[in-house]
Amino acid sequence: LVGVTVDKSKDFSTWYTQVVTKGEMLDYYDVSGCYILRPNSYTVWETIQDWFNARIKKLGVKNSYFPMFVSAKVLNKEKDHIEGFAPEVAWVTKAGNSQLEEEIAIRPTSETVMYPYYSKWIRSHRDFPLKLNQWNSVVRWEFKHPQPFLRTREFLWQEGHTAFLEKAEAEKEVRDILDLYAGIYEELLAVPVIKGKKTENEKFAGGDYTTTCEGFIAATGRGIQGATSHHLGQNFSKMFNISVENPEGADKERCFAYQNSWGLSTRVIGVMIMTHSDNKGLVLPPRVAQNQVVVIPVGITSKTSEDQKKAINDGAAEILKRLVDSEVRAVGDFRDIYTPGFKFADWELKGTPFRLEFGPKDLASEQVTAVRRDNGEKITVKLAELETKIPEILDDMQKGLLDKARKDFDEHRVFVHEWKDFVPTLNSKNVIVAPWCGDADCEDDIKDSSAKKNNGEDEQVDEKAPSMGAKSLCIPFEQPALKSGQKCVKCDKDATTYCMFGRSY
Ligand SMILES: O=C1CCCN[C@@H]1CCCn1cnc2cc(F)c(Cl)cc2c1=O
Ligand SMILES: [Mg+2]
Repeated sequence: LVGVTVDKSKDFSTWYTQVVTKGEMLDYYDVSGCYILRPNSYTVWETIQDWFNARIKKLGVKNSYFPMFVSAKVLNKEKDHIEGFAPEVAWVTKAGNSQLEEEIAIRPTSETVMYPYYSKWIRSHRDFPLKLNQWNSVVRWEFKHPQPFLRTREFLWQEGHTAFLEKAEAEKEVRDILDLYAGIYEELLAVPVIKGKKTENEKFAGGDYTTTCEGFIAATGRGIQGATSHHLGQNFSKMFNISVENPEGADKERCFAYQNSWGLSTRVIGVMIMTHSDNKGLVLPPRVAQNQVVVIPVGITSKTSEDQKKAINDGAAEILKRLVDSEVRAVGDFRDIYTPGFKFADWELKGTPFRLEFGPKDLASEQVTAVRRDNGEKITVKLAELETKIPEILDDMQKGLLDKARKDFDEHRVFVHEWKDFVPTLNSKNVIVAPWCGDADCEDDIKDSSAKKNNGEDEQVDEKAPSMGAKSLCIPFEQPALKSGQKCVKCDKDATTYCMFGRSY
């Protein structure tokens, strides 16, 4: 068994590739930028789906499915915001060996697919609110270096699209969904996020404003956008005529819908892996681990009597059965062709949160030794307490992972008030919270001035020599009050808000 052969802190991109493949999360595919999601990662996605579905249904959202193909006519309906994206649209140009009359795009997102039908289905104000979600995949033919989970040409996501009569109702939902996204990160993936609003430069151009959950990859000191919830205003309803007669009277102006759209993708799995995994391989939070516990008989040698060997194997099998019966996702590793040491490394590589070692002394003391994957802590559990203790230590690990990741994020989210400190702080693997004037040109200046003049290479694959500058990541909803007269970190205008800046994915 060859495990991870590089150090996370020395060669992050190679480390990441090894962790995702040897951890059986994903495999590479012969179409560049496309990957195979194996059960170890697909289980994570299914857990997210179950958790999110239960909660959006309580918000009145219904799941649906729309075609993946968009005709050129329909896709270009919304030219202004498309033109920036046109290079990444994938097109079907022929079937068999005959050219198609009209080329058909593969959906990169579904606004133009769905909204003509929103217009058709919403005839009166009683048809509001319309709240549909899709679990699907989208294709964006990006040219930057692909990265498993983080930047792939096809990815799974959910895209929610809602339409309301009242703006206030729409705006409330934007935040309700953002809170659910933060819940997915913090409750399931044990990843802390900062919630905030994107600047005008960074928001979705087709909408009014974008709210976001921003994550942080401590190993590279880079921010990462983890999920977005947009308020679209009436931009799309005017373009697609999603309107109704004014409920106050036909003589009044027609009412155009206020809309939201919100999305979270399998990128979240990459963020989780990068946050928790280590040089022994994958580390999975118990809430999303396919196998939470692996039971391994130990201490059986050539000198062990047949009776003793049977007693240990039977004891381990009994532990396994009791855990499965109490809803713990447990497996046993009774393969007699491998040594315990081999098995330990194998299950560590696959990120299993706990291994339970059951050997002669455990048998004698009616106990089992639990070894925690993230910090190696050994915990003795009396067999009599199995059903209560094991769920407890799983919860402890889940909480411990979040606390550690939050501590890392908090320590590397540094307040900077003077420009002389900005780039040195950034280059120490930090993101920065700084007073900002709110001016887009100044934002561009901050990005340009914090870029290291790269050696002409194309997009840096490895983070060792970050050439890119600091983008604005979000304007945090939670932030301290500005000192009166506080100047912008970059220019000498008065600051209007704190903004989080950082190199990012
Ligand atoms: O982010 C979300 C949440 C879920 C629903 N959609 C929005 C906006 C998506 C922006 N966006 C993002 N990427 C795109 C790529 C494209 F090729 C084209 Cl044609 C359009 C877009 C595009 O509009
Ligand atoms: Mg993009």
